[in-house]
Amino acid sequence: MPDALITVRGLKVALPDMTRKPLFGRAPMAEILKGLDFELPKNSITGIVGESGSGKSTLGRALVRLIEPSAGSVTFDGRDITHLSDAELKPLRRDLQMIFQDPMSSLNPRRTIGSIIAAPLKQNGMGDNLRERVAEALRRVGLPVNFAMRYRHELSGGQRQRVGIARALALSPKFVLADEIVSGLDVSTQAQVLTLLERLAGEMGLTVAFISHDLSVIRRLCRQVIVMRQGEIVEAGPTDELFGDPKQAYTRELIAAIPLPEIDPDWLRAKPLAAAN
Ligand SMILES: Nc1ncnc2c1ncn2[C@@H]1O[C@H](COP(=O)(O)OP(=O)(O)OP(=O)(O)O)[C@@H](O)[C@H]1O
Repeated sequence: MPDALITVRGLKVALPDMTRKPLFGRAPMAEILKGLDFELPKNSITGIVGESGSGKSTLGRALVRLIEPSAGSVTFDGRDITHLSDAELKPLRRDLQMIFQDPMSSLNPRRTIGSIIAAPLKQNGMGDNLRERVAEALRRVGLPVNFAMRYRHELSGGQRQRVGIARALALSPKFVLADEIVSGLDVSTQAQVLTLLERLAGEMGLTVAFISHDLSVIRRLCRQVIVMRQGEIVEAGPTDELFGDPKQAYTRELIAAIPLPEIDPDWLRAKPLAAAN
């Protein structure tokens, strides 16, 4: 097994079930994740796939410790982070970054793109040479440096998602959670954003958890795949094996039901960069 950046053992997450909250008193807890075991190997992209409500986003949030697991453990780079306090997590935040699904809602409309990218740098003690660091972050994602002066509404959807990537990668993290980052973008823009993520992940040696409902994208982009259903892992393994010889009926059904690709077919046919090297 390749060296793991993140190791998950017996991971459970329980959240208050608001649909069953009594008029008075607390809502009962609902178990969303029911004991997951897996590893995320260093310097690789792992796809997390499953039907809506299967727990993908909850898992992602537990990996970056935005929610605290109710049982089991999450080990990041050799350190057990399962129950660290906010203060203990603070120095690790830089290494655990996220790219959000909808940059429209995650980019503050009243701040310039430059100040949005600068904010986490300042919070993480990287406030020196700020102008140069922001320029470098923009260049890295293929945006002109003068975009630092612009505002969210002046950018296209693809440009906004590039800013989301620039912001997450400005801190040179070790781990990036990418949760449905291209849904909502048009077909050719999706391919451009994924090509960029793939290239930067390779260049920067990132470990990425890539959540998507689109199996054709996962197959093309990810080295290994985790298939989830109802808060459990149905099947996990190297992408080639999982698609070539799925062991579980549910995985076979998912693969058989892959709809026509929602993405640029040229991108799907292109060789993954990792394999091309
Ligand atoms: N804060 C919460 N409190 C209670 N239940 C929640 C909470 N967040 C999510 N859930 C429930 O947990 C289950 C898993 O949700 P989650 O968003 O992780 O799934 P998902 O696979 O990411 O779905 P989608 O693909 O639709 O985003 C769902 O049944 C959802 O209703």
